[in-house]
This record gives sequence, C-alpha cells and structure tokens, in this order.
Amino acid sequence: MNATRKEDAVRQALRVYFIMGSSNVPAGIPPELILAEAIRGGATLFQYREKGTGGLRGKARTELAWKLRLLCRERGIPFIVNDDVDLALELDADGVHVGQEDEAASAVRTRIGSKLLGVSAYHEAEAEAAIRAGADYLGVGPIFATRTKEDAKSASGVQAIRRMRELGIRLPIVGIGGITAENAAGVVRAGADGVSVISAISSAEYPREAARRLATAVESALANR
Ligand SMILES: Cc1ncsc1CCOP(=O)(O)O
Ligand SMILES: C=C1C=NC(C)=NC1=N
Ligand SMILES: [Mg+2]
Repeated sequence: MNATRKEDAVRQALRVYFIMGSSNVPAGIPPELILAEAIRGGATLFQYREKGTGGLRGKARTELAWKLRLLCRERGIPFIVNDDVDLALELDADGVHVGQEDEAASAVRTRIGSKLLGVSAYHEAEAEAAIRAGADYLGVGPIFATRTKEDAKSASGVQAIRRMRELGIRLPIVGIGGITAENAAGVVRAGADGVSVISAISSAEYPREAARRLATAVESALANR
C-alpha cells in the first residue's frame, strides 16, 4: 500500500476508535460482548489496553487478547495493542500504540515493520518527535477531564489539536480523553480525524447505541468541516 493510501485508510479507521481493557467494563460483563456491540454500532478500530492494578496478567490476558483480536478480524476492523509490542507481534495485531514513557517509537517502528504505529502526544513538541519516529497517527489528549486514566495530564481542550494543525501538522490525529457523543463534534471541528473513547462505550448501558451516536456525531462534523 503506498504512503497516501495508507494514510487515507488510517484517517478512515480513526473515526470511532474504541479502547478497552478488562478493568473498563462493568463487573460481570464479558469484554468481548461489549466489543461486538461497539463494532455493530459503528466502531471503526479497536485498541486492547490492559492496564492498572486490576488488569489481567499472563495466560488470562493473552486469552482475552486473542478473543478480541479474532473478533476484530472477523468483523474487519483494525486491532491495535497498547504498550506491549511483544503481545502485538504474538497476536499478529494490525498495530501498536505507545505513549511517551513506553518503548521508544523509533525502536517500535523497527520491530513492527509496516504495521500501524500510534503515538500519544500532549503538545506539538511530542507530536513532532512522534512524526520523526515514523508514527502513522497521533493520539492527542486528554482533551477533556477523564477519570479513566489515573495519571492523565490536565485536560488541554480542543485547542491542543487546533494548534497542531495551525503549526502545519498533517498526520492523522485522534482526540482522546473524556470524549462523548455530546462533545465529539468539537474535537473533529478542531482538526481531529476522529475520536477515541473508553468509558463512553465500555460503561454505556447500551454500547451499540453509544457507538452509533459517536459515529453520527463524527460523520456529520467531518461532512461540515
Ligand atoms: C488512555 C487515555 N489517554 C489520555 S486520556 C485516556 C483515557 C480515556 O478514557 P475515557 O474515554 O473514558 O475518558
Ligand atoms: C494513551 C493513549 C492515547 N491515545 C490513544 C489512541 N491511545 C492511548 N492509549
Ligand atoms: Mg502507554
């Protein structure tokens, strides 16, 4: 796939970027059920993000990862692993997402070849470094306040995205942090190609409906941009 076609495919995949790990789902509900509903509602990409004290480890973690990976392959959406490059390679995932404190993006790029590489960026210095390292997209946030990531930085507002675009950053961007169907349009209008959510879908009473409302908000904002 040539560069621009890959970039277009990435932009499309970033529209409703669902992230989940076992600690993000209401007790007793199987994560794979939430993912299936999210995809049915319109999630365009999934990231497996197993974090925190209550997170799964070892065999249980790998087994859940395989379940979710196979579901994404079956439904035809990209499957990305957060942080863990080894797990991503073991699962033949479609990509990896790393933060500033994870394995260096340039080293990850070498290990994963042409798979998707996403890098978290809080401000333009981190964005420029990620671009130099060969990132395919940037995860910019937290845009709004979030309780899902314990060590999240202070919410920057959509200005963080608008500023990156004003500085001429053209790489695909997904906003993240406290995003809901109600505030998603503003994230896209500021210049993001899509929105990334955890709790707006994983904690929703009806995950399929939550995904559908996000997809509708993003698509109408993209149409009017
Ligand atoms: C992983 C991550 N990175 C920045 S904020 C965040 C958590 C997003 O979770 P939610 O969509 O529930 O606010
Ligand atoms: C921290 C993150 C930022 N952005 C994305 C897309 N995923 C993450 N895990
Ligand atoms: Mg990380």
